[in-house]
Amino acid sequence: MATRLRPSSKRCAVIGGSGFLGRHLVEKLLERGYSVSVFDIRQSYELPGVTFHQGDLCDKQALLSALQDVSLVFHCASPAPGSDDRKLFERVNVVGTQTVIQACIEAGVQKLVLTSSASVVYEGTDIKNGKEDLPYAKKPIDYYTQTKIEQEKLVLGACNKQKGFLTVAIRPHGIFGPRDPQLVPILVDTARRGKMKFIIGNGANLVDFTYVENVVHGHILAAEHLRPDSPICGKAYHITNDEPIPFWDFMSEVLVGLGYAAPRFHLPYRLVYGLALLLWLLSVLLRPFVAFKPTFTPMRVALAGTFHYYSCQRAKEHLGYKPVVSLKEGIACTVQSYPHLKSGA
Ligand SMILES: NC(=O)C1=CN([C@@H]2O[C@H](COP(=O)(O)OP(=O)(O)OC[C@H]3O[C@@H](n4cnc5c(N)ncnc54)[C@H](OP(=O)(O)O)[C@@H]3O)[C@@H](O)[C@H]2O)C=CC1
Ligand SMILES: CC(C)CCC[C@@H](C)[C@H]1CC[C@H]2C3=C(CC[C@]12C)[C@@]1(C)CCC(=O)C[C@@H]1CC3
Repeated sequence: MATRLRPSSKRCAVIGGSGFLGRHLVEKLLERGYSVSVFDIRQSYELPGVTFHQGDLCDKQALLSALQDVSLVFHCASPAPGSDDRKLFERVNVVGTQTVIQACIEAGVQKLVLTSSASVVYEGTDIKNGKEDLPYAKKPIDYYTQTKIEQEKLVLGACNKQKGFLTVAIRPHGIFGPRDPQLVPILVDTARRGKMKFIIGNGANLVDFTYVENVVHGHILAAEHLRPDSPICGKAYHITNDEPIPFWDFMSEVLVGLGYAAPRFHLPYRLVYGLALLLWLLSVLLRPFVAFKPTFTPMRVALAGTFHYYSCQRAKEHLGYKPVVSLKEGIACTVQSYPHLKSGA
């Protein structure tokens, strides 16, 4: 009988490696001497040292061919959070994650690092310095959050030291940086349409935004600390910049950096939330006749008007985590990376 070779610990796979976070992770892994297989539904770039496998993560056979001789898997694929396609979220985040776990076990993968989200505990009301032991949201604010919760439970529940399959989840919050397809582009689009004049609420609500390189750093630390004797097996870790900032100060810094005016006029939170809810209901009712997507969804209004920042203490203690890029540096690099989004460009 042929003996299966123990996969090299420097050979890894990044599921979702064509995406924003995934590609930054791939680049750092290469720098650190890993060879990388990317598995994604699309191929968005080419890099020496990277083998691309294009496929859907619900397809176990396609996954198995990408996981050959791989000892470490990062799973950071997900549909975009802005979508409201419940079936898509369930298929990719829940069924797809079950398939990833089965494929990892069958392929002899030893470690699985999941990109979860700090929002798994967020219900639309204030969270101040939230720790990982907060209960999962009982009423998740959207299908994205609901399926991220199920996904995290599946991955952490699959950790099995006896069988040599170790898992850990990283919970970042508000990732930003070069090539981010959502935060800065949505912000600029809203500003260009003249809709970024108002601050929702009193503007004092602190929020975590996390520079993408810090998120990558947290993932690699988790992978390298994941051993049978380590306390991190089967646990979740908040990874943020550890510098909570008023939501509207962060938005204003990015806007001003790109040459747009900062929002100045205050609107009461409850009023805007009520209007957003009404608009959302209208968009659902009118969907068969007209398609319109409101900019200020109830989810965005809640994120813009409440406190949601998290403690990274557990990651500091167990992983030796410390952000490698400050918020100020992160914002400067991000602004610089979007010349085409500057005012007047
Ligand atoms: N951005 C943020 O602020 C935060 C993100 N996260 C988590 O981080 C992870 C990465 O997010 P981010 O980089 O922003 O997202 P991206 O959308 O940029 O990257 C996700 C990648 O996964 C791919 N993908 C989607 N469905 C499938 C599928 N069925 N099979 C294979 N690949 C698929 C996407 O392809 P396509 O683009 O074609 O859909 C995309 O290339 C996600 O798990 C997200 O939940 C957590 C906290 C905050
Ligand atoms: C129009 C403006 C009021 C807001 C523009 C910026 C928003 C697009 C972003 C501000 C906070 C961001 C955020 C996420 C997506 C983009 C924002 C809403 C997530 C929902 C992404 C996925 C997660 O896991 C949690 C994030 C929280 C913060």
